[in-house]
Amino acid sequence: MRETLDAIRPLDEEAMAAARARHDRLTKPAGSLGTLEELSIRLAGLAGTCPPPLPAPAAVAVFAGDHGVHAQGVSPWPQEVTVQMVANYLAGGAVINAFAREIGADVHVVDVGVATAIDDAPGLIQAKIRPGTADLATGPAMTLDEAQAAIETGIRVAGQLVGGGARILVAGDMGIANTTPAAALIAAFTGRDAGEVTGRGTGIDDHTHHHKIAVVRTALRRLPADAGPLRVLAEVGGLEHAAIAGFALGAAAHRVPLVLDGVNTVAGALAAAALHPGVTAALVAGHRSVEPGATAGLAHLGLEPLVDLRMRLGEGTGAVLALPIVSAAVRVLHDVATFDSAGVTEK
Ligand SMILES: Cc1cc2ncn([C@H]3O[C@H](COP(=O)(O)O)[C@@H](O)[C@H]3O)c2cc1C
Ligand SMILES: O=C(O)c1cccnc1
Repeated sequence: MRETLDAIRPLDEEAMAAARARHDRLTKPAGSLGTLEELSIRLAGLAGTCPPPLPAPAAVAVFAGDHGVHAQGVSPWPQEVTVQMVANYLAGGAVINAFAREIGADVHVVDVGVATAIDDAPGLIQAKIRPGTADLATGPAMTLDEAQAAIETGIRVAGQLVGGGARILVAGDMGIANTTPAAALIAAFTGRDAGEVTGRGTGIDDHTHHHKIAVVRTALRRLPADAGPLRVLAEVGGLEHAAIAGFALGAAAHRVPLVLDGVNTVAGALAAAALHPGVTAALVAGHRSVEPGATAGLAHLGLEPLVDLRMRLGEGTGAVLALPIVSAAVRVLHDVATFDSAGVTEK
């Protein structure tokens, strides 16, 4: 992890200045592409060159894990849906597979903590640290060493996917009950109250929602005020959140953008930013999930989501839909003619 943190560099000011200057010469009113201009300038800064490389091919990593807090009745779904959905991803039958096919991205599944064993299959990365976390309502979800190992796994997966040719990474999650640790992490890292950041996940009634908020609040009370990011992850997080934190750090160290999805990836990104604030240079907020914690977390990271389709699924589905927008933003710097070259009169 140390090596990865040390490899994270600030945005390259020279490349960003070149991108800004180029935008002003392209055949469009200056600033007319709004958010896309800022995004493409930032990606030039991340890559250290203008124009930055086109962000393709894309690789999605769905980090999967189970959660001891499921025993508290915080999700309406049985825990075995986690491993069943992993099988579905590997068979190509989930929403993330359909969306990734539509957009031309590869899907990889990383088992960092599914409760049961999973047979080897193409697309599966076996990296189980433990078969599900302990119940965070009653004690630490995992040990500090386990949290660290999950971060290292995410770093390794980022390196593997970039080494395999990916030029943009997408973070996804699968883990029944994982919106509970996500809410706890978001509360811990943003300082917001549990009631503000705990959502309804897959869909729970008012009574269960109140109980879920109480579970998050109880867990947070165990955290000392000066708890570092590793301790926060170990006490109230999930294995997939820690791995996603590592995945973000790895992307930043490789100067490759990482598109965030919903509340679970935002929780992982907050942990990554607590470990190294420079990681946010590589992060793109793919979409705004309905979960309130996602919006709170993105605001804390200073990121504006690209799309809002009122989605609340996870798996990387919202993030993948944003890929054509990221790609279009970069392509402008590659393809669009200047006033000079196209013979268009300036104002
Ligand atoms: C069939 C199915 C597919 C999913 N794909 C993502 N999630 C999402 O829902 C879960 C979190 O919600 P909660 O905290 O309420 O359990 C995670 O697994 C998440 O990725 C799914 C959930 C289900 C049931
Ligand atoms: O924000 C998400 O990605 C999300 C929301 C509900 C359930 N699972 C994931």
